[in-house]
Amino acid sequence: MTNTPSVPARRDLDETPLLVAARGGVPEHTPVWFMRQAGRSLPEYRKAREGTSMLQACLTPELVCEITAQPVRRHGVDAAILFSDIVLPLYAAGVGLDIVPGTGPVVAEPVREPADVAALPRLTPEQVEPVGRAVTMLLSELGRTPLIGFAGAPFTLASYLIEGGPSRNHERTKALMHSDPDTWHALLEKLAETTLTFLRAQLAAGVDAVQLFDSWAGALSLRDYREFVLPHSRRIFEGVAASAEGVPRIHFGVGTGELLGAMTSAEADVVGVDWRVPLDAAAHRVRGSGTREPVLQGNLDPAVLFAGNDAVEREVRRILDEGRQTGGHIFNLGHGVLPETDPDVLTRVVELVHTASRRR
Ligand SMILES: Cc1c2[nH]c(c1CCC(=O)O)Cc1[nH]c(c(CCC(=O)O)c1C)Cc1[nH]c(c(CCC(=O)O)c1C)Cc1[nH]c(c(C)c1CCC(=O)O)C2
Repeated sequence: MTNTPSVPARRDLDETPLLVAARGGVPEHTPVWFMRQAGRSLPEYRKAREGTSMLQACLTPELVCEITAQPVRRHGVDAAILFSDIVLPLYAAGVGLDIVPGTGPVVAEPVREPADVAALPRLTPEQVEPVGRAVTMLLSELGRTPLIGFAGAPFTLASYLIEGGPSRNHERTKALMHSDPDTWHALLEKLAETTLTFLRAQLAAGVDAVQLFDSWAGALSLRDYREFVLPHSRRIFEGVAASAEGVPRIHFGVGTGELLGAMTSAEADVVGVDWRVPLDAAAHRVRGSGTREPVLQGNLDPAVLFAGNDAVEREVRRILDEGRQTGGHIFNLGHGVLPETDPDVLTRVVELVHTASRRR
């Protein structure tokens, strides 16, 4: 990457545990970060967010910078994850939606007909310019802690758009997929383009890795995933590699035990695993699906953080042991931090992962 004013020189963080592990190397200790580490489990987050709506906060660079840095300062995690939301690019592109506390994203006019798909706006880079500014600020704020950028995958975004909000069964989404495949693929193509525009804005500003959240992909059969979703997610990973060679790409979903091989074949370097599949078993499932042995990320059950020190320590050690039997391990939860989690428990998990895995 050239060193022009609009494109900052990428900090040389190649030796940091997160980037070493993500590239399949042997880090000085197993890196650890937590999905949803920036958020409601932290009192300093609740204070910073007072009086600002979630989506407005995501477009306020100073606030994004502060909230992203909070868990790094408090827990000493090995990576920051950009404070944003998977629906932000849709909102920035002009889709009528809000994030309702306690519910999640709610869409004013769900997308259900071919005409709705045709009318769906595409994101332009200018519309997420505040996110790029936040990333630029973060690079100096974070020093030698890598910054993970992210976006929602087309299937999970499509589910919110079609259902109009969070859904247990994704029935309207699956109905469109099976009854009108042309409209389905047109929608996913458009969403893939928006996702790629959002990720490219973060990459151009200097994020060190990216994670694609296909949180609800586990609702699909392997057959449907391969036919209706995988080509679109693969296009995103290919697009990321073309824009930012060597930037590690992480692919994550919940309940994806049956899909791990397919999700690896989307050209992910790292695959997130939830708590349902032990990491050593997951390693067997992904073997041979990628160009090299995939690195796994996970997979402490976020509910175990409520079970007391002894149980937490036992589970962390078990996961580190299972992680040694994989192509590489980045410690994380199996899904996001729950809002009621005691932040001190998270800090202890970071300390334990570091001391129990230190190699030099
Ligand atoms: C499905 C999904 C969403 N958003 C996201 C996903 C994928 C991850 C996952 O599977 O959980 C991704 C996300 N959302 C948020 C982050 C920030 C970075 C981090 O991980 O710390 C990330 C990575 C902040 C947020 N995103 C949201 C909050 C809470 C809003 C608030 O604090 O007012 C935060 C901190 C809101 C949100 N946004 C979404 C939901 C379901 C909710 C929760 C709604 C609620 O229960 O109030 C959609």
